[in-house]
Amino acid sequence: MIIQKFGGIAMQDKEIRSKCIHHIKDGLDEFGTVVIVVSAIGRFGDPYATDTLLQITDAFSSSTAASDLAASCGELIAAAVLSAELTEEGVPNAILHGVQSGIKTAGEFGDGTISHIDPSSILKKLEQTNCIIIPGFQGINADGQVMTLGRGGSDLTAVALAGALKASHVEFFKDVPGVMSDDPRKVANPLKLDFLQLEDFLPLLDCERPIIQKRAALHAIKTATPLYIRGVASTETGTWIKP
Ligand SMILES: Nc1ncnc2c1ncn2[C@@H]1O[C@H](COP(=O)(O)OP(=O)(O)O)[C@@H](O)[C@H]1O
Ligand SMILES: N[C@@H](CC(=O)OP(=O)(O)O)C(=O)O
Repeated sequence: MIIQKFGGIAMQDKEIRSKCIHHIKDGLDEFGTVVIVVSAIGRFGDPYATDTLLQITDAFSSSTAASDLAASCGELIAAAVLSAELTEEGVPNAILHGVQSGIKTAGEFGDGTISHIDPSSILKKLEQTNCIIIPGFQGINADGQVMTLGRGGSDLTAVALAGALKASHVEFFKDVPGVMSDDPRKVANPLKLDFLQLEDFLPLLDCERPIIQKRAALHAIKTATPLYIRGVASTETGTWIKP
C-alpha cells in the first residue's frame, strides 16, 4: 500500500487532475492499494480554495470553530470531484471523511494536531475497494467538531496515515519535478536532488513556502516514513527522502 497526496495545484483543473488519475492508476498497478489524500482545489480566488473559503465572512475571526468547518469543505469538495472523475475513468473508489476517517485531533482550531488515528474504518473499507480518498487538512476533536491541521496540513494527513496504515511510503505530486537545492521561485536554476536523508530535508523547509509542511516532515522522522516527491505533469524521477 502507498499513500498519494495531491495538493491544491495538482487538483487545479480537470486537465491536471487527469494526470493525477494517471498516477493513481500506475500506483494501483504497482502497489495494489492506494490511499489518496487531497487538498482543496487551487489557490486564492479559485471558488473552493482554502484562502477563498476563509474569506467568506470577516466574522470567522469571531469563531475559529466555524472558520475551520468552512475551510474543511474545500478538501471535501476536492475529494468529491476526484472521486467522480476516477469513476468516470473506470477506477472504483470510495471517500472516507469526518469521523469515518478515524483521524482524531487536539489543540487549537486552525492549527490542530493529530492526536490519534483509528485505522479500523479505512481498513474495513479496503476490503471492498483498493482505492480510498481521504480529504486532507482535517480531523475530529474530542468534542466531535471538525478541526484543521495548520496551513499545508494535508501533508501531515498523508504522512500520519502512512504511519497508521503501515504504507510503504508517501508520494507527493507537485508543480516542480522534485526537491531542488532551493525554491525555484526564489533562486534561478536550482539543482534537482535525487536523494535526501529526512534530517537533511528539514533545513529546506525553513522558508515562507516550503515544499511540504515541516510538521509533516517531523512526523515522517518520528515514524521513519519514506517520502517521494515528484512532478505531477511528468514521469521524470523525483526525489526520495528516506530515514
Ligand atoms: N527546495 C524546494 N524545491 C522545490 N520546490 C520548492 C522548494 N522550496 C519551496 N518550494 C516550493 O514548493 C512549491 C510546491 O509546493 P506547494 O505549492 O505548497 O504544493 P502543494 O499544493 O502540493 O502542497 C513549489 O512551487 C515551489 O515554489
Ligand atoms: N488546503 C490547505 C491544506 C493543504 O495542505 O493544502 P496544499 O496541499 O494545497 O498545500 C491549505 O491551503 O493550507
